[in-house]
Amino acid sequence: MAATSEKQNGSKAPPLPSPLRNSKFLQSNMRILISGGAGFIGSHLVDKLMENEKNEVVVADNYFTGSKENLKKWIGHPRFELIRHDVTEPLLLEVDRIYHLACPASPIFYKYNPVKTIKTNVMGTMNMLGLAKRVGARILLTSTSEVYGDPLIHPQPESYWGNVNPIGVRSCYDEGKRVAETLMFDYHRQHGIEIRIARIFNTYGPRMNIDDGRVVSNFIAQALRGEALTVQKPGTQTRSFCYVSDMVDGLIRLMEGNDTGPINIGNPGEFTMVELAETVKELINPSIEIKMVENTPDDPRQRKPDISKAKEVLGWEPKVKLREGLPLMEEDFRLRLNVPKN
Ligand SMILES: NC(=O)c1ccc[n+]([C@@H]2O[C@H](COP(=O)([O-])OP(=O)(O)OC[C@H]3O[C@@H](n4cnc5c(N)ncnc54)[C@H](O)[C@@H]3O)[C@@H](O)[C@H]2O)c1
Ligand SMILES: O=c1ccn([C@@H]2O[C@H](COP(=O)(O)OP(=O)(O)O[C@H]3OC[C@@H](O)[C@H](O)[C@H]3O)[C@@H](O)[C@H]2O)c(=O)[nH]1
Repeated sequence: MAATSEKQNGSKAPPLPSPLRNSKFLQSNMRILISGGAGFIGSHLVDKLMENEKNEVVVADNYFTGSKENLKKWIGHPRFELIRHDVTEPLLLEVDRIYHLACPASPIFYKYNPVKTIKTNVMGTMNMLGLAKRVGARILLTSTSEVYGDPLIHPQPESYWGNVNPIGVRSCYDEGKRVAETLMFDYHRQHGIEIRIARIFNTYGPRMNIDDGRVVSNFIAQALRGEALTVQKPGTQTRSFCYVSDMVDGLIRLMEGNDTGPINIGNPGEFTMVELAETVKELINPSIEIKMVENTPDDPRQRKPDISKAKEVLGWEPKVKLREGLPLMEEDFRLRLNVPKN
């Protein structure tokens, strides 16, 4: 699946924005919708976009895994609006850009209600694409490394079609995101919509839900609470961890660039879960134990992004190393768990 731009694959030019767009009565700010903007990555994206005084930001979120707490500094700001909305229902707003992030990211949460997860990925993405078509907005989808499933090619390039179980307990998310990507490209080819697709790899940082079950948040919360770090078997499985500020930078570059993607956005620094646990133990609490616990079905055994396309097309690569990012997340969790540094 080569990356394409609007001109290369012969698709129709995207529809022109409403003629009222540049009317002298309307301010020429960029109007940006972020679905799922009350979540971990979304709230950091809001922070970054709001730094630009030419941006107006609207967040639509159903607060399934996100929280108004993540956006409290922007509520009431004249260039910011927050609406409670479930993307499985249509939404009509005059916007110029849509960052479509609405989907639970933690495996525990996306497996909690699998039918809702796939509805969010399929119907939610259709509703966001329908909005983009109606108002001539450019739309970015936060897809995932999970579209590669349990990859047989390592590291994973965007041209790899993946190794995904269509009927497993993770399929609501893995296949849901694959269908979302399909819908993005079909709206692009059929209706000329301007699309951007980011394949996000494991991302961590402040504002992750403390008990959302993901490995970095679990290990840091366990270390601060003096609990054993729960390494899920075999412990030799690998992940690559990208700090949230690098992720946000990559998403904005992709949205404002000229390539549809898909483009991997992630940090190629690859670690086993045992190595991650040992690093958290060393950095946060050397006295804690590390214990092996059972894993869940279909857990990918390895994951590492090939980011050569992000470097070449976006001029992007991650800056924050794991050992630099973990202390920043520790500081956030200490505050929220009220565990002062001794
Ligand atoms: N964090 C990661 O490691 C990671 C990795 C790959 C992909 N992603 C993708 O990035 C996006 C953001 O992930 P995150 O880590 O911030 O997760 P998150 O769970 O913190 O944020 C998701 C947000 O979407 C909202 N949401 C969920 N379902 C919704 C619905 N039906 N209607 C409206 N809002 C809804 C949630 O309330 C939450 O605010 C997701 O699309 C996720 O699949 C994240
Ligand atoms: O307490 C834990 C939690 C998890 N793990 C292991 O850590 C690895 C990562 O698990 P996580 O739940 O953090 O995240 P996953 O890699 O499964 O999915 C993650 O990356 C892909 C994204 O699309 C998902 O949104 C994101 O959550 C798995 O191998 C898991 O078995 C532990 O060893 N201990």
